[in-house]
Parts: sequence; C-alpha cells; structure tokens
Amino acid sequence: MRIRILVAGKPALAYAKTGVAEYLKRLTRYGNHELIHLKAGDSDSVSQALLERSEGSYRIALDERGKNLGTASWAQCFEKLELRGDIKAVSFLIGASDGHTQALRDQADEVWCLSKLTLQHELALVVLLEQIYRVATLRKGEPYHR
Ligand SMILES: C[S@@+](CC[C@H](N)C(=O)[O-])C[C@H]1O[C@@H](n2cnc3c(N)ncnc32)[C@H](O)[C@@H]1O
Repeated sequence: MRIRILVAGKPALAYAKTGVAEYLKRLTRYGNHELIHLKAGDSDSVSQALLERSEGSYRIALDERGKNLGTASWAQCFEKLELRGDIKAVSFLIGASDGHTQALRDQADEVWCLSKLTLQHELALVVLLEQIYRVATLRKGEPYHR
C-alpha cells in the first residue's frame, strides 16, 4: 500500500525543510512513501487540486476538526486498510493557510487531527511525517516508539 502526502507548496521555513528531509530519508526503509507538492493558492483551488490528485486513493484529510486518534490507533488503522486488499494508496491531505473546504472534508474517507491546536501547515507536515515514521517503526516492533 503506497502512502502519499499531498501538500500545497514546498516548505519555505528552514526547520520544516530539515524535518521533512529527515523523515522522508528515514521512511525510505519502510515501503513506498511519496510527498507530492501541489501549487499553492487559496482554499478552493488547493482543495480542488488535492481532490483531483488523490482521486482513486483512500483519502485522509488532516484537519483540526478531525478525529483525535493516538499513535497506536493510527497503526491499527494502517493495518486494517492494508488487510482490506482493495486499497492501493492512501493519501494524506494537508490544506492551505485557510484550511480545507467543506467539500473536501465531505469527500474524504477520514478526517483526522494531529492535535486540537491549529498548526502552521509546514509544521503539520513535519508532525504528520514523524507520525507516519513512528507508525512504521511500531508496526515492525522497533524501539523508536515508546
Ligand atoms: C493553518 S492550517 C488551516 C487553519 C484553518 N483556520 C482551518 O480552519 O483549518 C493549514 C492546514 O494545516 C493542517 N493542520 C493544521 N493544524 C492541524 C491539526 N491540529 N490537525 C491536523 N491538521 C492540521 C490542515 O491540513 C490545515 O488545513
């Protein structure tokens, strides 16, 4: 099962560039992860582009209004999605500065939050990548997650 992370624009903040590069490098040992940068813009255009580029995949929208799951629950969800066998790719969708449109939230298969705080989107991307890495190590029984 491929994991795609879709986000508008490339990280501009130094800490985010470093964090994104670090977790993408670590994830190379754990299957197929792809970070896709879409054109930055307003909520409508970014949400539209996110929906188009994630067509046919299982969509998980990242949104502060979403379900607040712990890391172990993320790992169980990944496991369940893999076991279904009909899902080739999961797309995580990160929104623009003004967030996702309601239409995107309605069309997502799941809406998850990373916390109840509003995070700057580049920070949300780093947190998301770290959690995906954490889940990958947890599922392999490696000692990173404790
Ligand atoms: C600056 S936030 C948008 C805030 C906007 N006021 C809203 O209502 O969503 C930009 C993007 O970062 C991600 N994000 C920010 N905080 C998040 C959180 N706590 N949980 C999940 N995603 C978050 C979401 O994808 C969001 O669309």
